[in-house]
Amino acid sequence: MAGFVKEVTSRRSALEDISKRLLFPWEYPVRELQLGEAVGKRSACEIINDMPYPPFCRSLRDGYAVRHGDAAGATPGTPLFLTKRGEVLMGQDPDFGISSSEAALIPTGGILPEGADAVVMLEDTELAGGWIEVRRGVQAGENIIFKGEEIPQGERLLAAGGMVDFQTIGMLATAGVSRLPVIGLKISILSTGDEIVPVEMKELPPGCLRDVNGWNLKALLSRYGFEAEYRGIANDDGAEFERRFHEELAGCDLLILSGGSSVGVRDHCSEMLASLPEPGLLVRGLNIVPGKPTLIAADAAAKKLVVSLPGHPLSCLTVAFTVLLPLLLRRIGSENAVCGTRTRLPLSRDLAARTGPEEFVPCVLGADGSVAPVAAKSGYISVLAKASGLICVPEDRETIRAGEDAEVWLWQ
Ligand SMILES: Nc1nc2c(c(=O)[nH]1)N[C@H]1C(S)=C(S)[C@@H](COP(=O)(O)OP(=O)(O)OC[C@H]3O[C@@H](n4cnc5c(N)ncnc54)[C@H](O)[C@@H]3O)O[C@H]1N2
Ligand code: MOO
Repeated sequence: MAGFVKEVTSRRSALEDISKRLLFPWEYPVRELQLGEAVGKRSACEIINDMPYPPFCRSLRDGYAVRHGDAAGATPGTPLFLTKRGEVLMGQDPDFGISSSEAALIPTGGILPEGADAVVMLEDTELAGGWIEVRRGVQAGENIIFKGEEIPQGERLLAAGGMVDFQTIGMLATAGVSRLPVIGLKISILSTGDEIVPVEMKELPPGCLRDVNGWNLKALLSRYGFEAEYRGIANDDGAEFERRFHEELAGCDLLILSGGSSVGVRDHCSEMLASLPEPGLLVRGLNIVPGKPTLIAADAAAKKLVVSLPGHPLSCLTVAFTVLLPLLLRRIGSENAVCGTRTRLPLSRDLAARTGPEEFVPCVLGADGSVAPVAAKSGYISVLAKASGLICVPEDRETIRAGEDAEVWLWQ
């Protein structure tokens, strides 16, 4: 039988020791997807820009392409006069160049003619007889982007494990990446507990609650680029749980359980995890609050991981964010083993803490850049909807006073 957790491991050393012991990174299955389907997923390979961006020197304004020296010092009171050399048409390579004292009409996005190095905006010019009157001087490079200026050829657009999202997909599109391999790890989520019922159940039987953790975990993983399958709820019956555990593990690379990890006749998780082949159970309790009854196990030969999270929803989500995701990022060999942003921000009110465990406290980011800890119990659920992230209070810290900087792990 499981029993209370007595020996606990620090979160940091658990992550490091497991990564070393299991010789992370491990290979992962790969799925080839269309660019649009890859949104919110992680690239399985490094993506290199194979052509300079932009591919030609282009104008950022409607105006006249000029040599900047020819327009130097022009003002409305002391305009300069240039001759019109020609007109650049959108999507066409100009078949002429600009010589001294010449200008060419150019649309926003047009290819800059040879010899020109700046664009005077249309509103800073006037047609005066056969001349173009320039009423404002320009610097070299003004209102244009040079060929390869932003993304040189050969530059890395995305690291292996990097996310395809609103920040990166534009680069991939411009580089013509219409399909790409994404990390296709099979992740299954199984909630446990006889008192946990499916979301579809309208009338709750006494003592029962609808499954929260399964959905929280699925959404959290998806937010950070990992697709996970919600596999429902396993009941606490020993033999049936054992059957279900092995069935689920056979079908995935990472099995995430929640509930049933602390103590009691129904707490079969630690027994199941300990029964795995080499190395089996690696962590049986973490020195974090909330989240102490966390179990981590692996079957190295089969390259399978099992993480059993505490049942209380806030504890479950906290460990998923602070331990499970960093572990997963190490498993895939991501350069950045952090989800969201870790920073230091001043507290807007005192945060009572005790030395010993590492504590994670939900917090709300204020408009003034400070954070306020939110009082929450490990069984709370709605606090997540308000929180911007978690304050991390290290093992050796006691109460942090208002105005003092605290370590904050923001979701974003
Ligand atoms: N006497 C002690 N009691 C407890 C200890 C302890 O050291 N001594 N540890 C506490 C801590 S800390 C936690 S966290 C919980 C974790 O227990 P389990 O991981 O075994 O989880 P359960 O007992 O199955 O569930 C705890 C709680 O959460 C509810 N739950 C479980 N799964 C879900 C779900 N999918 N969705 C929504 N809610 C869920 C469950 O009904 C329980 O109320 O143990 C403390 N107890
Ligand atoms: O870990 Mo329990 O998660 O402290 O509530």
